[in-house]
Amino acid sequence: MTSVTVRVPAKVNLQLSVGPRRDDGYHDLVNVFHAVSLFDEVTAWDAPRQDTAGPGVTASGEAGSVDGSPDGSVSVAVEGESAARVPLDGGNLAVKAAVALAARAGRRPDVRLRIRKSIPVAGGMAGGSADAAAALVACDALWGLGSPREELMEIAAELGSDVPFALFGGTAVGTGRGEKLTRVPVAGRFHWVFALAEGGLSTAEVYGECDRLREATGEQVGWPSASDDLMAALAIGDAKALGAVLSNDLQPAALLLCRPLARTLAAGREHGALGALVSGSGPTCAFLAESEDHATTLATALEAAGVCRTAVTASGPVPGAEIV
Ligand SMILES: C[C@](O)(CO)[C@H](O)COP(=O)(O)OP(=O)(O)OC[C@H]1O[C@@H](n2ccc(N)nc2=O)[C@H](O)[C@@H]1O
Ligand SMILES: Nc1ncnc2c1ncn2[C@@H]1O[C@H](COP(=O)(O)OP(=O)(O)OP(=O)(O)O)[C@@H](O)[C@H]1O
Repeated sequence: MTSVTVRVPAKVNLQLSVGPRRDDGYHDLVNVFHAVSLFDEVTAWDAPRQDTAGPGVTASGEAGSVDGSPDGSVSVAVEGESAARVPLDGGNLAVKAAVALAARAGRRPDVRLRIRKSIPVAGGMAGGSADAAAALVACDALWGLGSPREELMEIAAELGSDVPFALFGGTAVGTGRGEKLTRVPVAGRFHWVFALAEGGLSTAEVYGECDRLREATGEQVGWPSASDDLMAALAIGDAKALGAVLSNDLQPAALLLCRPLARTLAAGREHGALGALVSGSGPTCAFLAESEDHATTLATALEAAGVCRTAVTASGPVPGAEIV
């Protein structure tokens, strides 16, 4: 095999309940992930060592090369949505994934990666995590490793809390840091609009702001649990009931760090969204629509209201990272 392409979805969090801060700096969560049809695509090519010195596999010219380990190297090129804001060095999560998989397999991480982005960068939709998951699947196939799923999930969890879900897909409850996943049964399909913002928000900063707010208000933080009403709405495919119970504990912090988002959420509600919330750590706002047609109308209305950079429609649940 000389190249493998993997398509990987974005996520929205239907319930993000944040428990107390742990000693390791992370928070225990009840994180109901939902994969939606907004996809990045990662292609991995065979790259013998002498071929990896020169990057530049895209027309956009946005490419970089990095020594993945003392005895191998990875090059990466990125194109599409906000590609200029994606690192082209060892900080790229897809590069980290290739290096981690090669180390686990005891081989050189010689590979050329190309990432086609549609998922907003630093948007709270786990775009970097998605690229890491896609790179794991692509390199595993390219190198003929046939790693068991559990092993890819383990490497994924080391790369980031959201990475395992990008492999898993569908709808799932994540506990621990969000990496321990249990599938949730869902009937039918839900239609969404995502309002993309101008800039991004740092996930660590949003968690930090959440801690600060809780401290300032003296809020008692309990142990989170999955909402029965949410599970019931998903099981019967009831969009109206789902819209009423969407929740995100990080939302107040994201709204403080990015004040215009309050107007974006209000505009979505005014135009009949069944539910409106900040996606994960933001700043993307997610709106649940009544139907595919309603999603299209809502996206147009949000753009016309000037409350976002752009609005895209998508539906879920969809599968996790898969070879195309
Ligand atoms: C907000 C979410 O996207 C919701 O799915 C995730 O919880 C964030 O997942 P992620 O971006 O993969 O996060 P990681 O790369 O693991 O961690 C980035 C930073 O977010 C904070 N973090 C993340 C996950 C978690 N359960 N508790 C945390 O406090 C920590 O400050 C951490 O240093
Ligand atoms: N392949 C990648 N795509 C996007 N960003 C990447 C990638 N690799 C590393 N990054 C870095 O990670 C940061 C966060 O990017 P990402 O798009 O994953 O944020 P996010 O969607 O808010 O994450 P999450 O929802 O998991 O908290 C970016 O600002 C960028 O510097």
